[in-house]
Amino acid sequence: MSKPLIEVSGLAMRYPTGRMALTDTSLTLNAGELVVILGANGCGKSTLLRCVAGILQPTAGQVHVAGEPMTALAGRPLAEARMALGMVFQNANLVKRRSVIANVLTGTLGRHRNWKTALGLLPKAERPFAQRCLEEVGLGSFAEQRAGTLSGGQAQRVSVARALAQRPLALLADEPVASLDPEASEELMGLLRRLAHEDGLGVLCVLHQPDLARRHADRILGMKGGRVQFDQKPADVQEVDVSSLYTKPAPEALPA
Ligand SMILES: Nc1ncnc2c1ncn2[C@@H]1O[C@H](COP(=O)(O)OP(=O)(O)OP(=O)(O)O)[C@@H](O)[C@H]1O
Repeated sequence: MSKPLIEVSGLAMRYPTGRMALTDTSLTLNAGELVVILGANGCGKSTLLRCVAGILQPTAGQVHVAGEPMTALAGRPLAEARMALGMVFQNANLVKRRSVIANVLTGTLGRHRNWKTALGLLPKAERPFAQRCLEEVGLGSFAEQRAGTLSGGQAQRVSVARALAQRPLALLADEPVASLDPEASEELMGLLRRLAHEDGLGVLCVLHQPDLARRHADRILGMKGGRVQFDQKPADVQEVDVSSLYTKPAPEALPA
């Protein structure tokens, strides 16, 4: 079997406030796989994603992305390694007054550092590729439309197209359906699953909807109190495993 795309081992994260957000967390993500992270508010899901993305430097442990030791990199090499990871957030964060295609083109900027992009000019040569990214998310005919006119579901799909314009190996999605209705949520999760299964991307996605996780994930990772509680195929995850993630631990069991 080939090496995992993302390997996280023994990750710990203590914020300057003293809050221990992650304790000895390990996981793997393979190319072509959609893994969903479930867990209650404050259990460390976003911290984990931000450590994987190289946005936060963990207190201990390692993150490898396509063999690159992210946690050992800094400056330009870290910025370049981070291009392998496309981020999708709770909100699409599009520039509303610009066209949809201009928003997608901003995803290519990291690959074009020159005086033109420093002045805010978008790389025109990337337009056909940006159009393909839009088609990939089913919005090819929306290229010239102003981003502010899109529905929430469409805007979120454009944010996926923007992440794809980075040419990433993996997508990290932090509650990407939080502001979407059930139909748009289903559609977005279907899109992420297709990008994994058909295009070979690795997708690591935080959700608060166990039912969506069961329908779309290849594996579900349950987190509680900054630790991974289980890492299993949806069919092997019992209802009691899921509900245990949302019951409060006794105060003495919480890390300091
Ligand atoms: N910048 C920060 N400084 C200090 N503590 C933080 C910071 N960010 C998060 N925390 C704390 O770390 C713990 C984990 O937070 P995190 O945001 O990773 O949880 P989460 O599982 O993503 O929560 P949610 O589901 O509410 O988004 C929480 O106790 C939180 O208060």
